Amino acid sequence: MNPIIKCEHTDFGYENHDAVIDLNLEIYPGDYLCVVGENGSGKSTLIKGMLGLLKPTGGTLTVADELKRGGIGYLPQQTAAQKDFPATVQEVVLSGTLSRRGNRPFYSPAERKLAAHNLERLGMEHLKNKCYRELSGGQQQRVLIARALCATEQLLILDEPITGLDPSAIQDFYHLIKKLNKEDGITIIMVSHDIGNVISQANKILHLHRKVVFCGTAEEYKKSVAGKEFLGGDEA
Ligand SMILES: Nc1ncnc2c1ncn2[C@@H]1O[C@H](COP(=O)(O)OP(=O)(O)OP(=O)(O)O)[C@@H](O)[C@H]1O
Repeated sequence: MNPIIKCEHTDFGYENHDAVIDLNLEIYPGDYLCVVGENGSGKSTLIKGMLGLLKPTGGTLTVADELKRGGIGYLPQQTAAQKDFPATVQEVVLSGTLSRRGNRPFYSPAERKLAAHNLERLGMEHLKNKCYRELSGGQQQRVLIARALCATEQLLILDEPITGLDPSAIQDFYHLIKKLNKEDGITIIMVSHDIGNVISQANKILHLHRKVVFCGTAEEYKKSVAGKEFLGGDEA
C-alpha cells in the first residue's frame, strides 16, 4: 500500500520563519493521526501545507493523485464569526459539494442527494431547515463533518475540533470520528490539545515542536519520554 501523504525532510514556514522543520511522515489509507504540541509548535502550519495552502520551503511533500482528484474534507478551527453563520443546516452541508461543482450556478440532484445522505448519516436530517447559528456546539460540529464528507470520503483533517464543546458533546464527537475511521475507512488527521482522549483513538501520533519530537504509533508514544511528559497525569 502506498502512502496518501508523504513528507520527506519537509519544512513549512512563512517568509523568514520556519514553523515546521525536517518532517518525515507517511500517512496511509485508514490511518488516524493525531498531531500534538504546545501552542505555536507548527501544527496548523503543517495542516495548511497538507491542504496545499502553503508550499514546502524545503524537502518534499507528496500527495497521492486520488487525494488531488477526490479532495480533502477539512474542519478549520472555529471562530466566533463562523459559529454565527446565517444559513440553514442544509445550505451549510450542501456547500461542501462546491469543489465538485465547477462553474454550474445551481446544485445538481446528485449533490442534493449526497448532502441529504450525509445529513442523515450524522443524525441531523431533522434539523436541516434550522438556522446553523441556533444549533448547539456539538450539533454545529456534526453539520461541519457532514459538510466535509460532501467534499470527500477519503481524508478528513480536523484542526482542534473540540474547542468549546461540553464533555458529553466531546465524547459524542470522538465516538463519531472513530466510527468514520473504523467502519467507513476514512483517514483522519486531527490536531488536538486533548491528548488524554485522543491517545485511545489514534493509531499514530506526531508530536511537534517546530522539529519532530515524536512520530510513531500511539502505543510507542505512551512509553516514550516525550509522551509520558506530555500526557502527564492524563494517562494511567
Ligand atoms: N500567517 C503567518 N505568518 C507568519 N507567521 C505565522 C503565521 N501563522 C503562524 N505563524 C507562526 O508560525 C508558528 C507556528 O504557528 P502554528 O499556528 O502552526 O502553531 P500551532 O501549533 O498550530 O499553535 P496553536 O496550538 O496555538 O494553534 C508560530 O510561531 C506562529 O506565530
